[in-house]
Amino acid sequence: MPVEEFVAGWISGAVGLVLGHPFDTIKVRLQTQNTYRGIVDCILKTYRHESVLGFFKGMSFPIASVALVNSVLFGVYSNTLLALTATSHQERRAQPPSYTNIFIAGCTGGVLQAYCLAPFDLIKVRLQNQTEPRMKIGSSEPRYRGPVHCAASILREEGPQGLFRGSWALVLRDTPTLGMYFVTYEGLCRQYTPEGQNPSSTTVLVAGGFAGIASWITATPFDVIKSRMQMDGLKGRKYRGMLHCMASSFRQEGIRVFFKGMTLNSARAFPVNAVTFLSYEYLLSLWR
Ligand SMILES: C[N+](C)(C)CCCC[C@H](N)C(=O)O
Repeated sequence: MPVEEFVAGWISGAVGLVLGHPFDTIKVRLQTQNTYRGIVDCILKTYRHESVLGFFKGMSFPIASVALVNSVLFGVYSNTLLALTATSHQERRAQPPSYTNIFIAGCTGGVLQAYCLAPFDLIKVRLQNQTEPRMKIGSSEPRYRGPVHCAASILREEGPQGLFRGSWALVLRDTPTLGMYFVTYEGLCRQYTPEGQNPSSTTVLVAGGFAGIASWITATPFDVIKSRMQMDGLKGRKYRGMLHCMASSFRQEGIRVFFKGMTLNSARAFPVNAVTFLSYEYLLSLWR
């Protein structure tokens, strides 16, 4: 089984992650806390109250986990395509796989990565939602001291299944949308590349950026539900399950609730996925 795709997926994921984390923190706060008037208000409050560090809360853990998650996504995607079409990464420009096969391979990568991502993502969301400023004498102590303390507290207070809270919503968020992610990427690359040639760096950047936007726009409704389910359980349980969470969010806040964080998801998606695909393709071309 070719392993290069796993390694390339890991490194490219890490580069993208750091770049996108501040957007991600603001998004998570807007989705789950009702105290902000909008994006700018949330940025200003976070900065005033917690300084630049506030935007990078909960990042160390995703950095560690992106190794696993992005390499599962790209590795499984590429190896599923290999199984479906009997073409390796190197041969795919000359013999392009069909969009159906690309979609199936993307969905397969999506399901598996969602399961690996679930506990890491939960811890990230819980830490991002702690608004206490760090290292200020006299300010109240945040509930979780860091990722390890957060994981241990959840295990103790909510049991092992607590770490997988929201994972159904996460699987629903990621499966079809990651199929679409690779279809958009390949489609745009093919459109702008003469037959048989490799896409230029600019094409890869633009195709990766738009693949990210397309997949995040469609993923946002389940992203909101996922984040809310993950925060549930912190102070007792408000939702009986995913459907209850959807229904009660809708009843209280209207249809708009499902689009919370969409602007930020899209703004973050372009640079993150542009560099993810560029470094992925670059690394694979090095090892060819
Ligand atoms: C499927 N969905 C859009 C939810 C996620 C796409 C993940 C791609 C990349 N790791 C990123 O964080 O943007």
